[in-house]
Amino acid sequence: QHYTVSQSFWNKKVVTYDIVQYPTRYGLRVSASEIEIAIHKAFKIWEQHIELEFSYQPNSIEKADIEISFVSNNHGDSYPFDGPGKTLAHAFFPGSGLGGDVHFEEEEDWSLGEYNGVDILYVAVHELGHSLGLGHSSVYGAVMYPMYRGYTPNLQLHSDDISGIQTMYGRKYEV
Ligand SMILES: CC(C)C[C@H](CC(=O)NO)C(=O)N[C@H]1Cc2cn(c3ccccc23)CCCCCCNC1=O
Ligand SMILES: [Zn+2]
Ligand SMILES: [Zn+2]
Repeated sequence: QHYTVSQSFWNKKVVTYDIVQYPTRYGLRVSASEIEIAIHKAFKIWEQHIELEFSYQPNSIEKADIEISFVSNNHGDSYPFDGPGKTLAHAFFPGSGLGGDVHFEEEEDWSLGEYNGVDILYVAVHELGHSLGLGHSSVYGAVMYPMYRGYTPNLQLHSDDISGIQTMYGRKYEV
């Protein structure tokens, strides 16, 4: 076992999410709808292994549990971004307010399903692992490994990721 688990996790059946800030950078390779597709897919990849349910609440009055935004440099938390490359994104363990939120660095060359650029799906799956309470894994093939491994066709969770998430939320019983 090489996964790590944070002290906090969601103690509810349904976790809501919303994309509150899209990238506005000029020359972006991905559209808003491609970003949405990638984010929904990333939730599905985790959802299939646990009893937790995710519900997309676009522009809801209430703040969603997991708020996803594309930001740059200083953006209001104590983890300012570092420009293109280097750190690509970060996320917060479950909790109120910032808890569960995901911040993508707007300056990255975001792409979807291509070998060049930074694949949004891969990064989203990694960050959502944190939003659910997982820390980093020392297993090189795990999604929770702290290095970006590049676009991975048919991306799946590694057994280490699955074991980690199931210690927190139990395994999903197929009916
Ligand atoms: C797992 C990923 C989706 C999220 C992680 C951050 C993270 O854990 N978020 O939850 C990430 O961005 N890791 C860096 C780690 C990193 C690699 N290098 C760096 C050079 C400088 C600073 C950081 C890095 C070497 C050069 C390559 C830079 C581009 C790729 N960057 C990375 O792999
Ligand atoms: Zn941030
Ligand atoms: Zn990480």
